[in-house]
Amino acid sequence: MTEPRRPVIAGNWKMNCLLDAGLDLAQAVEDGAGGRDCEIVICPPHVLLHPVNVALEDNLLGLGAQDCHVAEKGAHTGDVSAAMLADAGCGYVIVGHSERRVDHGESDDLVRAKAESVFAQELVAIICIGETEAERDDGRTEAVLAKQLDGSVPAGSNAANTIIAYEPVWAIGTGKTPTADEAQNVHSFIRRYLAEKLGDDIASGMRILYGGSMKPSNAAELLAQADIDGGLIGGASLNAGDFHGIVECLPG
Ligand SMILES: O=C[C@H](O)COP(=O)(O)O
Repeated sequence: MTEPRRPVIAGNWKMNCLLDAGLDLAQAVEDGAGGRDCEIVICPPHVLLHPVNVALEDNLLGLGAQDCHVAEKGAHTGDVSAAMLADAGCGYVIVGHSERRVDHGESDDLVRAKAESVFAQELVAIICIGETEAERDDGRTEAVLAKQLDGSVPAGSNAANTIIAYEPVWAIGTGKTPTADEAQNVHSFIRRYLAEKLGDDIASGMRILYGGSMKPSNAAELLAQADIDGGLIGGASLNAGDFHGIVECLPG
């Protein structure tokens, strides 16, 4: 029998928080953690990873980064490797966020290579996929997601080293979300597609998170869906009360 999937609530701080504010936020998130059986992950900007890791003493939170380079080291000015992120205390790395796909022209092939570099450090890759509003309006959501899954998810992905984050681009930071039924249908499609690609056992154990304007007022309905295993939270993760308000919406 397949193990139940442990929910994950991950906060992607994006390019927010200077040192003092970041330490305060991390501490407030840790202070409120521990009440639910789930993984709570915070993903501060790179420069805050080490100080946050040093400051958090209770080990209740997972630490994640927002990106990495494909190489372990070398002449890549301004980049950070997965090895460095592991060294800074990370257990997770987000790869392929739509903001990086757009702002930095990241392709599916590059995202897959980044995920492989994350696996090489024995970290968990949070691989982001999602359709734009135009793609959705054209009825191409499933085709777009299938292509992203084919291109971005390594053959070596499994339920332990990979989390998928479905983030409809039109929902990110806009206050718009799909209905819970619509989100469930997309997550179910993703799981079925992963089953074809990686096998039933892996797909049934892999966490698939929803991301895009999730907040305490809409989280309960989304998180109650059978194939939604948590959330990747942007704006609401910058307020510890809102972030924990989402954690509290987990069923059970
Ligand atoms: O990584 C997080 C997502 O982009 C969601 O951001 P948001 O919650 O601000 O819409």
